[in-house]
Amino acid sequence: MTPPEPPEAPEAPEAKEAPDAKEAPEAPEAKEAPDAKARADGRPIEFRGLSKRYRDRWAVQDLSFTVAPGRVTGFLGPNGAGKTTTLRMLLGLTAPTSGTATVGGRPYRDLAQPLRTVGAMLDESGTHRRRTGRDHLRVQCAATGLPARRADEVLDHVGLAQAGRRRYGEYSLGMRQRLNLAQALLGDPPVLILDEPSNGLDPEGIAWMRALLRTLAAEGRTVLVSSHLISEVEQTADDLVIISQGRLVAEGSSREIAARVRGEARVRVRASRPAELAAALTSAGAVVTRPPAGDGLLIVSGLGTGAVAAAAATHGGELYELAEDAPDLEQAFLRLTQGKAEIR
Ligand SMILES: Nc1ncnc2c1ncn2[C@@H]1O[C@H](COP(=O)(O)OP(=O)(O)OP(=O)(O)O)[C@@H](O)[C@H]1O
Repeated sequence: MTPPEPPEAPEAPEAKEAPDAKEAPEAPEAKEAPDAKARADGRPIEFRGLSKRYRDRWAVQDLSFTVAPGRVTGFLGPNGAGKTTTLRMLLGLTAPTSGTATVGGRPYRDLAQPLRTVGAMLDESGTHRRRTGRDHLRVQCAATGLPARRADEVLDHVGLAQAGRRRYGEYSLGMRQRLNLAQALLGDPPVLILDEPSNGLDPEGIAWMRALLRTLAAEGRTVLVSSHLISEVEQTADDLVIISQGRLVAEGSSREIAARVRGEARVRVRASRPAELAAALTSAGAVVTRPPAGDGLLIVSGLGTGAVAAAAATHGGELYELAEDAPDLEQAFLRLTQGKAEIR
């Protein structure tokens, strides 16, 4: 569902080149504060048949999904799956080979106020090492027509109120991530796109980031956050979209997808009549493998322990072993993405 297009505030000038800030730049004072109403304006992000080919290989292939406002959506895939390429196409930084990526129905380049509509945190801030974090943000404010005080507000928001006065070159990776996030929040945008935002954060920072993402979504914003670890976004995200080798593998609610991934768990069962049990399990829809030196051991996928126990009680004779061969969530996620089966 596409919400009605909100009335656009008067266009703020967006300088192509940010002015250089040797001193703390004096941004033109508040042409207008970020629009508080923007909070309710989270707009859907839509990818339709999006593809990107680099020379001899497809980085992204025929990707279609929608990211809903008011929710955190986890965009997941192993390294090299095509997440960054997809986000770069959404932000107009890379041209698609075919297909579209839109925010509120418009390509990024057609947004009236892109920097106030979409806040992006990609791993390429282009920050000068000798410039303080605060000055970096003040330059962005000047370039975007935002009041200079907005830099201090977002620094405070991301826990860099003090560190903002230190040079960027002295920042830890976690501090850089926080500054990137501050930059994304600068225009109080209704849409946030964050590429691996937890990289470099310590456990406390990760917990803080998760809480912040939840708050941003609760305010009605559209929050798309990429990760290569399902455990990192499972708790935070309402929805998950999983890609592998540039293609969609799964999408749905976080709970449903995590259960599906966990459902990759297999059951180990050993009984005195393995052949009969294997036949019964297979006819019940399970996939059964029998390791050569397994002493009657069957590895069953597609059925839970309860169903396997019931089959064993009827067909297996004496039961010697029954256990869930529970993979860790990341292993199951990797198995799913390696399989590349489309399980929408
Ligand atoms: N500019 C480029 N030229 C050629 N190939 C590229 C380019 N950018 C990305 N690729 C290739 O496209 C594929 C997808 O890369 P991408 O960076 O989008 O994946 P990713 O899911 O973001 O991975 P990671 O988590 O490692 O950043 C990879 O095979 C990568 O090598």
